Amino acid sequence: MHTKRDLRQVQKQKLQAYQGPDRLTEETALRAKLFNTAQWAAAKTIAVVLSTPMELNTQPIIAQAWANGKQVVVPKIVAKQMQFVAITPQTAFTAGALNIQEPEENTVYPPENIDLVIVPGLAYTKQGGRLGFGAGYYDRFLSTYTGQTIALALTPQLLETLPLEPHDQVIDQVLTR
Ligand SMILES: Nc1nc2c(c(=O)[nH]1)N(C=O)[C@@H](CNc1ccc(C(=O)N[C@@H](CCC(=O)O)C(=O)O)cc1)CN2
Ligand SMILES: Nc1ncnc2c1ncn2[C@@H]1O[C@H](COP(=O)(O)OP(=O)(O)OP(=O)(O)O)[C@@H](O)[C@H]1O
Repeated sequence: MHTKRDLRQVQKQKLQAYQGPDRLTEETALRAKLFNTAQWAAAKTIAVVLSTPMELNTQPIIAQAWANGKQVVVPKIVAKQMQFVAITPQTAFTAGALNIQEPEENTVYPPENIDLVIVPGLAYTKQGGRLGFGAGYYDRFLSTYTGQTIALALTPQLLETLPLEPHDQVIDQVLTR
């Protein structure tokens, strides 16, 4: 009955334990795959999280986006809703829930102007199944989002199957090693 909750715990532990040179090599390879996708090349605005230590490091993705002249937007939780806010190298941040950095700025970036969402998660299947952190923020956001979605799956995040519910949103492309 608690399948999803139990799986989240297992996945968190696996991700936290996955450390060292293999992980760093894999992260670099996954980011390189992202930069080689047609969706990345075409995107003028990308949405990406400010990663926590257990997650794939997204700072190099943000740096590459800026170097390519792309707009970067990141999530901010306001009144239990996730919105995206544009960031620049000058943006000021403060820690929000789970110690995730959030821009102080509140101006909502229009979702219809986001070309590509890089979707965070604890586990994925190659078919685009996804298990998130359990708050439903991305499933709710993606239920009305019409642009492209991509996830970067580290080896411990890739599963053969996942318990999926009707509200779970399928990711267009899951990049794997
Ligand atoms: N780096 C990063 N940023 C992200 C996400 C993410 O997965 N990774 N998110 C992806 O969604 C959103 C934030 N997700 C959140 C998910 C849970 C809680 C939270 O407060 N959880 C509580 C209890 C939740 C509950 O079970 O009711 C906790 O863990 O203590 C906060 C933010 C937006 N930013
Ligand atoms: N489109 C939606 N509309 C209403 N509620 C939703 C929707 N999507 C998800 N939820 C609710 O959010 C909660 C968390 O969903 P779920 O267990 O799928 O989280 P998750 O896979 O970790 O998702 P996320 O990463 O998006 O937070 C559930 O209670 C679910 O009912």
